[in-house]
Amino acid sequence: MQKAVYKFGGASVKDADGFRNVGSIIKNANIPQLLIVNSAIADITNQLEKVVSAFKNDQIEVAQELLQKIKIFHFNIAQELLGENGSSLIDNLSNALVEVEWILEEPFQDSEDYIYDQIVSVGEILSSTILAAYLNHIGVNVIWQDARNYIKTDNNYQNANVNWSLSCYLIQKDLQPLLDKYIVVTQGFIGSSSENFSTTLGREGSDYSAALFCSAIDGDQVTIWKDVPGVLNADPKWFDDTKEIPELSYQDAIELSYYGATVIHPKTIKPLQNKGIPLYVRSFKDLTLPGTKVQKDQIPLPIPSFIFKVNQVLLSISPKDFSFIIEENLSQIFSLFHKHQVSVNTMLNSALSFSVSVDDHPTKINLLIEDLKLLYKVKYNKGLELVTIRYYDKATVDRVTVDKNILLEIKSRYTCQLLMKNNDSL
Ligand SMILES: Nc1ncnc2c1ncn2[C@@H]1O[C@H](COP(=O)(O)OP(=O)(O)O)[C@@H](O)[C@H]1O
Ligand SMILES: N[C@@H](CC(=O)OP(=O)(O)O)C(=O)O
Repeated sequence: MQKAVYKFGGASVKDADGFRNVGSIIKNANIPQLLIVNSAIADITNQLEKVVSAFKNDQIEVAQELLQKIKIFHFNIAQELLGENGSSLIDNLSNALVEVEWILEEPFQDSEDYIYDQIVSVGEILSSTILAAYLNHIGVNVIWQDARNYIKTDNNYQNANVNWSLSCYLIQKDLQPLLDKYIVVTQGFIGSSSENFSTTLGREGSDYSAALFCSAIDGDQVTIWKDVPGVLNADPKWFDDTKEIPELSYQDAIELSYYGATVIHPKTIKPLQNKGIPLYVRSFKDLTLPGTKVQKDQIPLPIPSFIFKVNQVLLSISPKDFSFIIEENLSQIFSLFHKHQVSVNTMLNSALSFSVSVDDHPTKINLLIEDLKLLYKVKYNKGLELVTIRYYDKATVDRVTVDKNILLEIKSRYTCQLLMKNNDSL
């Protein structure tokens, strides 16, 4: 019997019409066993992050006002979708928010990461509660399930690691049987620790959750429904002239998402690849489009694909005494990156210096630089762009480097990375 996981992210449920569209996709899916993984409504995770940051900065009233706005926003969508039949949905949404309201009444005394997860995880609960109620309203036989009862993690809050064997066991034991009777609606991005505190899997982690659920139920496919026709050879937010990629190997999908193609979360592919489950990336806006199929064949990408990251910082780190950079230095440098949770985008080593480019999170980067400066000379250059080209050719490199000054260039057989600054800003 065919089993599928459909993942609907924030963009697909950005307003009441979005929920209606998703409702119609699910109602017409005609798949005997269907599990829905839903993310928070577009931008709600960012809004909840602002609640956390106001709370942390002792601006309790600001935090409460922001939360109130989030509440009203969800109530309005519920009202628009269910009208007079929406009172129990409104009660459920209120109940989901009570715990956050309680947190805001206490002093900010636990670790920020812990508080973050307790507050931010509510976005997925609210959205999926609306989706399940709406599906029920339009006659779909649906059951809502709390992903925190299934996705068990360690307590590495904000970026929790999934305890796969336990999660798999719980999904197979308690969730899988429900699929015989219902379409199950659950959440992406969230899980819970062994003490049952909410955890999150890292921003944009719902695609990954969908892959985990599908692997556990031995599903036949995961479809992630996006606002683009499928995977394109570049982010259409940056480029007009993009081309669709009908088929993609797991390996290329991992490479593209790892380098920053945000259409698929980088952790999504591995669980699917392990079981040979295909991933479809399809448009929730136009169901006639075939989208992209990610599968095991080694089909090389038909065209060069490129990924842009702006707001990059290049750090050049060298020993204070002009000695060579040796393995001991590298291990010390990497442990400082690890301590400050700064991920490396590109790196290049020479005899006297080690150059690294990273995303510019000012607070983290400043603390990292302070720590590095205790041991090394550190120079840095901000406001850079990183372009990664998979299956690069000269024409594509020329095209992306017009009017740019290249500060760092790294090439392997299939991938070229260029760290650049606008000529006029040098
Ligand atoms: N190579 C790419 N192909 C298609 N979309 C891309 C690519 N790289 C980045 N994107 C971006 O991914 C977005 C869709 O993913 P995302 O925002 O994660 O959706 P959701 O949050 O709803 O799951 C697109 O709007 C597009 O801007
Ligand atoms: N809501 C979370 C998780 C997520 O994956 O969302 P989306 O599916 O909309 O990218 C976030 O914004 O990070």
